[in-house]
Amino acid sequence: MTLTVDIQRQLGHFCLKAAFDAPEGVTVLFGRSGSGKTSIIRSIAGLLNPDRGRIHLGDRVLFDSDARTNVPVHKRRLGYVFQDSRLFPHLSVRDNLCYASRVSGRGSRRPEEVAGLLGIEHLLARRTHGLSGGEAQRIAIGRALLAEPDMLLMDEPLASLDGPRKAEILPYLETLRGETGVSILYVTHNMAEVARLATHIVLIEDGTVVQSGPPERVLTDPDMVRVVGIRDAGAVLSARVVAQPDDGVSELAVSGGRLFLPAVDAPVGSELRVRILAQDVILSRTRPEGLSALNILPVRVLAVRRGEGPGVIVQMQAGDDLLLARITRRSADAMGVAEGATCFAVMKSVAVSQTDIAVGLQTGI
Ligand SMILES: Nc1ncnc2c1ncn2[C@@H]1O[C@H](COP(=O)(O)OP(=O)(O)OP(=O)(O)O)[C@@H](O)[C@H]1O
Repeated sequence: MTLTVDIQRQLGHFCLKAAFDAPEGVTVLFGRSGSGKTSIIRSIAGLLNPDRGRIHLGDRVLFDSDARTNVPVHKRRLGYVFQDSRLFPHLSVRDNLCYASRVSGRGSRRPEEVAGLLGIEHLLARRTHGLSGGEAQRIAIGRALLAEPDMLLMDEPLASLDGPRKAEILPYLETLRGETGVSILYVTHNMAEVARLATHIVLIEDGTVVQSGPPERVLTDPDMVRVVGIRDAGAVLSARVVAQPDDGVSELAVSGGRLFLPAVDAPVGSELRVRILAQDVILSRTRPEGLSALNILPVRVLAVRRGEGPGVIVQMQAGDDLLLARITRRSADAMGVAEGATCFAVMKSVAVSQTDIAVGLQTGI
């Protein structure tokens, strides 16, 4: 079910003027702090009224200023997961889970089924006191899911969790995407989450949409590096595990060749998505030899973007995939790295951490 948004709202000096589609899958709204993500998601939820515009979910109109339609929050059939879990301390985990479906009168799923999906079956009889942040957040997600919403709105659901708790919960979100089929609109300014979860990205800057589309394309657009941030700029590649030898270095097939990454926790044949940061890629005009780096992909330069500083962003084609490299302007000039040049992209295996690898995605390889 596609969500279509075209809204305007003045908030003090801030002007929100956003239009985008969120197709089936996980659409991530990404933008810097203060870019307007929460205001957009609150408008969709019905918690903030746009001055004008339209919001449609499938063939249902949720808001239309011309037609004076404004469906109340509880009738929008949306699930909402906030930064904090907002569980009821006087209820058991099971009663917390069932709360939203009981109030909405919707939902035919059993709590055990959803609890199984989120790895919280063993907590059902417990009170919420003493739960870890990650457990509490999984319960909040389960509660929203049990009401069988047409779409889940998740506003930085991992922002209040520390690194290990984030790492614990991300695989469950991946399962959710794959197994429930529920569409998700996910707000974050964490690029690792975007790279792992997004099937569609909407980039927001100063209250407007500056780019949207599949992550493979949007994240490798050199003009979007300013929105994504130079440290987070990078590519997302579809890959398949082809060998798991004893030395702990997994071999992955990507469209442009082979990648060798440390101990990828997935069996041979698994479809993965791998994030490769622009700052971890170096370029060579000739195939390097006698180098410790294991990953060398032949590439063709598509674009070179110069910024204010000493660095340039190089966009490259590697097989069917796009890659980004961040190198100095001095190197680019000395090497003759320009549009059309053929090069080799070199990446250290250990530059890709486990949090940069998403499991269970359908890819075309
Ligand atoms: N009620 C309001 N009155 C005035 N300004 C507001 C109001 N609500 C939001 N704003 C302003 O609108 C801008 C966008 O805020 P919003 O919370 O939507 O951004 P965000 O991208 O979600 O930020 P963050 O990632 O920090 O949560 C901010 O500059 C904020 O100060």
